[in-house]
Amino acid sequence: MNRLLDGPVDGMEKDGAVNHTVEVATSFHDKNTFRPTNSLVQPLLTDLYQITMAYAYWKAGKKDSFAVFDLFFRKNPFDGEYTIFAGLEEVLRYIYCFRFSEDDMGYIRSIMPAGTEEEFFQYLADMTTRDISVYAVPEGSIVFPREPLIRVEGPLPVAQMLETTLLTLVNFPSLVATNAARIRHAAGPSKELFEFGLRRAQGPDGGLSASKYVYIGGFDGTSNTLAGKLFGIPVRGTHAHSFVAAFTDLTSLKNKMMKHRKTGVEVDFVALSQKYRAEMAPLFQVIDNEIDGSGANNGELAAFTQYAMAFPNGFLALVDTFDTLRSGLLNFCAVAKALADLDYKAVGIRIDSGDLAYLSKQARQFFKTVANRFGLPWLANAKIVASNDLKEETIYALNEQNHQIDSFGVGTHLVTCQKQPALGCVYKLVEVDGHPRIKLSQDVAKLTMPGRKTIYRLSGGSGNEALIDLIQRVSEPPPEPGKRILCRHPFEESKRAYVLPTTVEALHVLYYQNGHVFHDRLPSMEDVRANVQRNLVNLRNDHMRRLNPTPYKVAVSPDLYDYVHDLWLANAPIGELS
Ligand SMILES: Nc1ncnc2c1ncn2[C@@H]1O[C@H](COP(=O)(O)OP(=O)(O)OP(=O)(O)O)[C@@H](O)[C@H]1O
Ligand SMILES: O=P(O)(O)OC[C@H]1O[C@H](OP(=O)(O)OP(=O)(O)O)[C@H](O)[C@@H]1O
Ligand SMILES: O=C(O)c1cccnc1
Ligand SMILES: [Mg+2]
Repeated sequence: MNRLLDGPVDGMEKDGAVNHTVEVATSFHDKNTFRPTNSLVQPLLTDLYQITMAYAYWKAGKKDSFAVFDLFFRKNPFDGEYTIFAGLEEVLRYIYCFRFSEDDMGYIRSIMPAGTEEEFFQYLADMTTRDISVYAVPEGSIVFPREPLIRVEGPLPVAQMLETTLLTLVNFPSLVATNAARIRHAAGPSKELFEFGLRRAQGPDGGLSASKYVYIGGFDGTSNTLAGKLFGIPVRGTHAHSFVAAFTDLTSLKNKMMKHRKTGVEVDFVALSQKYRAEMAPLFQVIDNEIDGSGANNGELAAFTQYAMAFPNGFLALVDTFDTLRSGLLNFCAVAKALADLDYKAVGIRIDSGDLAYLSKQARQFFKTVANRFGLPWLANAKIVASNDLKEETIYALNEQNHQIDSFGVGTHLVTCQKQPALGCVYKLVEVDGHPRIKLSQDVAKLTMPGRKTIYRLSGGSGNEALIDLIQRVSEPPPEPGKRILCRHPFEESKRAYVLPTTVEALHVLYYQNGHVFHDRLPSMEDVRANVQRNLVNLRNDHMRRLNPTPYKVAVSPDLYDYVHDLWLANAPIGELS
């Protein structure tokens, strides 16, 4: 069943989609179905070195060492100053189901060197995540560089083994959700945003993941029907240029008759549309001296009549196949008027080439003129959808030109994240058997922060303006609202500030322990989506602006500062000059 941009389709109420959402939401908490959406997400979807390290850890007697790993990124994407954290639920599904199959073990045996000890294979075959704990910030949180988004604790070889898969499950979802949130910010809250990217995505998983996570990031729907089925995301669509090109003239149409919605009286819908086109043609001259309507294409009119007859409640026409101003708009309005005679309201148009701001303004003016002359007041507000290589910057440019677009269809740039195709999340060891671990780097930004840490978001005002995020050691008492607290820059000694928070939000939540997923702590996808927009409202505008946004402050407690710097000094070799 096709879905048009206005939602309800003939014979199928919008409720269809709503019911579907409920179905997905209930199975969400069902443990038997709590497995990765993509069956490729399995223990072997990893880098070889995770398996070779597991052997070496095992041989080194470290299989029961207790390790802590942090998953974090170092720089916000898209020249921005915020990131949406996404992918957590799939991470938990993966961890929950983690187990090498017999078949996997056969393959691992075949790639490990001859002489690998037999007991290791038994150890790997028995490996589970039962002793792993997962703390994370909630999916849909706004997050910043160096914050531990996920903290994994447990036996060293097992926690290590999760690295690659966790990164692949977080990096693209967070990147594409952020991309979507940025486009939402550019378009504003009242515009409809649809994802049209499947055909250009990096393969099937790239496409499906993009559909899911751009919805979380603030899009309203997708053209990807599998995403609709699996996740309950509203599916929407118009039609392609090929549909218009498939019709050559009006005379060869097999079906021209259509019934009035209420009376059932049948009319020649094609002839009616032709009649109105002739009557409307001169109106165009009122708007543009050069255009008299004589350039309207008959194949296009034929296509529009046939689409309107198939979807009389959802007629939305792609008007740029031949010429938006000389043909498409006129043909659309003629069919819209013929539909109105039969008691149906046309939905609108899609423009997919040319100057989208100019054409949308011309279209709106023409709609208003026709609406006035033909007594169709709703036509003045017919929906104008724009597509064609749209990206964040284009939408800002269109805003400056006072466009008249209601809905944007965004594909390539959104799903491929063309401006920045990867988010650099990393997964680093920060503690083993109670000893803090640090990775040194010439580049201060690449230092890891050792030890078990947690994050607090300190807000001011009435608690609705995020001031600063504070990373502390888990062992420290949490900051308290109304109590002044010293926050330090993690690496620059002179940068410090006292903060008096009105609210303190602990960002880390325990999601998995002893083989148990805390399902009641996992929000539905709709809730995650709503949280993203709510969280963004609490972020100051200067952190979100397009050009040179102000970095949001991520600080460390004095205790963590000393801990990091002592360890740093203790581990940095002292050079000798001679
Ligand atoms: N008013 C506008 N301001 C800024 N950018 C725009 C405006 N209108 C369209 N664009 C963008 O400009 C680009 C135009 O693409 P392109 O040069 O391929 O032309 P086209 O209209 O697609 O032509 P064609 O008819 O060959 O498909 C697209 O990326 C589109 O999103
Ligand atoms: O431009 P995007 O943001 O990727 O949005 C999706 C594009 O996909 C369709 O084009 P189609 O595949 O028919 O080819 P086209 O690019 O030649 O229009 C549609 O008409 C959009 O232009
Ligand atoms: O439904 C549409 O208009 C659509 C779907 C995919 C790609 N481009 C457009
Ligand atoms: Mg196109």
